[in-house]
Amino acid sequence: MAVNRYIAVQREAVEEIVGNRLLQTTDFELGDQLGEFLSGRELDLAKIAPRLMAQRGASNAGLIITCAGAKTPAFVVFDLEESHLFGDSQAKVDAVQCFQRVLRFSVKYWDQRVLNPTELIYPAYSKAVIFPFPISQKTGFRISVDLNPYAGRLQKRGQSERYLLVYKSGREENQGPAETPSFTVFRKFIEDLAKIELGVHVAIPEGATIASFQNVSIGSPPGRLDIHQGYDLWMRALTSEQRRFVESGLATPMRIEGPAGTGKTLCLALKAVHGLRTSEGVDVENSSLFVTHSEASRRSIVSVLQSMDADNFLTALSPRRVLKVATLQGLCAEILRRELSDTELLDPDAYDAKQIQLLYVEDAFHRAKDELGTYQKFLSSSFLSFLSSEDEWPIIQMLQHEIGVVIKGRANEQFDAYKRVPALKSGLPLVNDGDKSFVWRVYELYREQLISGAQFDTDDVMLSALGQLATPIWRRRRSREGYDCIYIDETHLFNMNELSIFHHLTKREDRFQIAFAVDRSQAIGDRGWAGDFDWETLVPQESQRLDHSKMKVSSVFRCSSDIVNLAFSVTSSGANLFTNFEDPLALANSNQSFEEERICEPPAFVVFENDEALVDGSYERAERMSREMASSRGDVAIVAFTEELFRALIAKAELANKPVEVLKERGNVEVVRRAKQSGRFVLSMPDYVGGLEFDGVVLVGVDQGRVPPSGGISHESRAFMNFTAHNRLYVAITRARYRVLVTGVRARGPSSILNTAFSSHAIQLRE
Ligand SMILES: Nc1ncnc2c1ncn2[C@@H]1O[C@H](COP(=O)(O)OP(=O)(O)OP(=O)(O)O)[C@@H](O)[C@H]1O
Repeated sequence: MAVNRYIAVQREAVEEIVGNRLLQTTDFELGDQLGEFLSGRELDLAKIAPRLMAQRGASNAGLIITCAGAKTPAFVVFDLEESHLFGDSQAKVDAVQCFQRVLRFSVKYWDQRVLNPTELIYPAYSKAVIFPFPISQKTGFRISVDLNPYAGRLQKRGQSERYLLVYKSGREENQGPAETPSFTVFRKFIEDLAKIELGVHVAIPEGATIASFQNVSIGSPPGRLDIHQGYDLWMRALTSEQRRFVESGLATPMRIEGPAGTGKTLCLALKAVHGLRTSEGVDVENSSLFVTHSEASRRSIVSVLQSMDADNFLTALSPRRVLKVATLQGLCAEILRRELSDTELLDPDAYDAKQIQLLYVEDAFHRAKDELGTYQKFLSSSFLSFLSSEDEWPIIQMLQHEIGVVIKGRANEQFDAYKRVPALKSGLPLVNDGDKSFVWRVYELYREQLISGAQFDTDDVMLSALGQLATPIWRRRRSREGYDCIYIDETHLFNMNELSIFHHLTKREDRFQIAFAVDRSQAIGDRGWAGDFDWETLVPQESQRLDHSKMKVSSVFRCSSDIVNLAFSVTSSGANLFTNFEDPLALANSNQSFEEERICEPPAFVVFENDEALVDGSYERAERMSREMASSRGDVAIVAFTEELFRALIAKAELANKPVEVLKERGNVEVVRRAKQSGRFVLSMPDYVGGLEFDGVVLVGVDQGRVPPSGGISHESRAFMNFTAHNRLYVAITRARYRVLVTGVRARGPSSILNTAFSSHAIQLRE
């Protein structure tokens, strides 16, 4: 095996490589082979990218990669000896990343396009520095490029400014751009190039069609694909990690875990279809269940599955292989053999229901306070002082969280169990049983309101269904009516009551054929998970838990690398503050294509003089954003961070006839579809945009005193508000593909949650 001292890539070949989605990372098989090729393995390059050809230079010092039919004499030359790139010490995944980042930079430089903040040019020295890795990985690793190497000599031959020379890489700045690189290896390349004929045509090898697969993508630029694609197309587009998850058999529980936008929902849907198709192939029965958190996401998953050609399973064309998509509530209502109308149910995913719940909690709290005399002597002094000195609003929100997450979610609405559950770290400051008794009283009064209003919240339904599932009747029906495979999307949004239903629903009692997707940081507020989410509730049998397989996905398809960086700075600052806050983005990277990169802009924070200007300005910026990206208004979401701003934005829309669709229910794709069709912005709040994606988002009112709200005065309520604010900001930021614009009021200044983002330049102030 000859050792390469250089690798040179012709300009058209550069374009071919940056444009091919399957060569962007080693997550794809072809990208993996590219990594092997770079590290010196003898591979037929044409099998990786059919129009390319690698020729060994006459001096035997390196490889010259050219493109069929292309005569342009411009090259990027990697001096492998000086730069130490692609050597034994560099992992394949990093090698491909460095290679692609340098090539992307080169195209932009040649075309004089706008550069990223991670690409710096020093015109005085004719040098450039590229930081190939996301700041989330904090490596400080840089690659130095000479933009006009060996200039004196080449100028005489009329060849200057044709070549870019990659001469150095590392963490140290050393002499910076002033350094003069060695041209020893580069000269070899110049000699070799003189002996090569450019513009030769090559025959495209058989079976190479997959490399040009990007052309199949419909509507969207290569890189990310809209989730609505056929099954066969998706199976060719998956990364190796994703494919492994989709194709492996579901004998024991399987979890897919990763940050927002990594394709978890996609993989889960494909896995369901894959399982059914496999059963069809061998003619065995397969009744599968796909569970979503809300009715809105149920409808969206059905449409995704329809595009994956799963209609015959969805409509039970063959009763032997059926795919049912349901919400857990719908399923429980079926188990209870009872229809529940919308008015009876307090949907946790809907704005109006949340408001009603808050009102009920507020009223319950007032009434409980009237009885405080009875409780007072049992309360801890710290809780008593918290109740008497803290503002009412934070207390009510914390009570609502405590009732939902702890009393209902973890303690099955039983006081004894509630006493045993440890207090949330970022929750009400409960010290002793007396404190809990008071909260319990609030909960009882809250329940009374529900009963008198003839309303259920979802936990009532779950608990009754659980009662039914534990009976001998269900145990007998189970083998007939249960499911062979269960797929659960957004598992982090289910509470303990809900999670404990699933294991009753499998056909077999001894095998949990359950696949589920998790991103813990998208669950709003502290859920009291110690280390992991309620994994033991989902799969109570220890042997099954031990057997389960876990797949981590880290290539973010949805968001640009700048947006991944910004989201990272938010989760990492949360992880520093709260021990139980997960930082899912630590190793994530963006897999956005070169074409998409052109639409992106680094995230910015824009300030306005007052709230009125903020509302007007946010609309104006959203308008500008959609125009600049050439996206429909429906691809831009305006997300208000407080109720007041939400109402003010709605009022403005009504008054000034602004084109908006208001989204008040989590993940409702129909609203988004309507917005796209009628050219209106989607106006919403962070709690309702989860599960959706947009080209750009404008986050309104992310400033001091609002995110987190300054209402609380005590340490405890500040921690609670802060935790929730981190989750919300993370969810809202990761909805955007290309652009994130954050707005606030000048006198308040940006939210402190963005401090890390500002100091690491993940976001910039813009006028
Ligand atoms: N291998 C891939 N190639 C191209 N696009 C992909 C790939 N995997 C996922 N995508 C696209 O990335 C986007 C995000 O996918 P998806 O919604 O499944 O992510 P998610 O992890 O469930 O996100 P969230 O946690 O925010 O709900 C979708 O538009 C999807 O079509």
